[in-house]
Amino acid sequence: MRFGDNTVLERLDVDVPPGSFVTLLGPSGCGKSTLLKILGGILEPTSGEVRIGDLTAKQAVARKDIGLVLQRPALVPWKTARENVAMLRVLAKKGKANDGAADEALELVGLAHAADRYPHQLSGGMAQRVSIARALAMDPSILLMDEPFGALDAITRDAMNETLARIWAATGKTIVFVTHSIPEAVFLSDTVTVMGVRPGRIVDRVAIDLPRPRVADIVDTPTFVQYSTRLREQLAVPQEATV
Ligand SMILES: Nc1ncnc2c1ncn2[C@@H]1O[C@H](COP(=O)(O)OP(=O)(O)OP(=O)(O)O)[C@@H](O)[C@H]1O
Repeated sequence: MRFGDNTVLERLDVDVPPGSFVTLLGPSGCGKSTLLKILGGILEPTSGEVRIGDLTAKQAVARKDIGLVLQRPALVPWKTARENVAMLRVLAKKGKANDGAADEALELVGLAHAADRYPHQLSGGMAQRVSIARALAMDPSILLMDEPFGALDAITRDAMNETLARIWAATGKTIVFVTHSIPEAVFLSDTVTVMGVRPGRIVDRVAIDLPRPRVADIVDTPTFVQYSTRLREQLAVPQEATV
């Protein structure tokens, strides 16, 4: 992928099996968000292609089969949590405002009790849960998440990771998740795709063979620490020296 003369991603091949949880982990500027935008059909790659089953990314987007969750939840301030979740479904003609799907999605993210609250009455973690519910209510088969918990404090972030792992197990969605955080990547993933910079490319793929369901104290287990150490070493290698 090039922006003018700047080659941002090069010789990159990512395979995301249906129903898997794949993380893109890498330093700032390695092209994680650019890759996610390409997967989500927002950016057209200058070469190469994305296939989602039998569809191109653009076709999958047209069928509303890709959900996107960004770092900032971007909720409509004058709508309640329920209305924010229902809104996209209604706009996409995937359902009616009061068909219960918004409440179901809010229940899944643990926010059934806050459905009538407005965004200013929600904490940062709650607002991000609403934005995840909004994406889930569209019932996409793939969820693309770009550092969704990057702006949250460490305690809320751990809780959000547990919630997301539970949602993933309950829904069977395919999730591609961008993060800078090694523990977050190990905790959530089936596979961590490690990226390097200049140009952005894949330097390692690490299958995370830890039992599920995973709960917060798994971070203290020897296997978790081994995975974290391997990833930290990968990220510390001068990226120009790796292929
Ligand atoms: N629309 C654009 N036009 C020109 N250059 C861009 C554009 N979008 C991204 N870039 C460049 O592509 C490179 C990768 O950016 P990208 O945001 O994908 O990285 P990232 O790994 O997600 O970084 P971060 O972790 O800091 O969000 C950067 O050098 C950035 O300046």
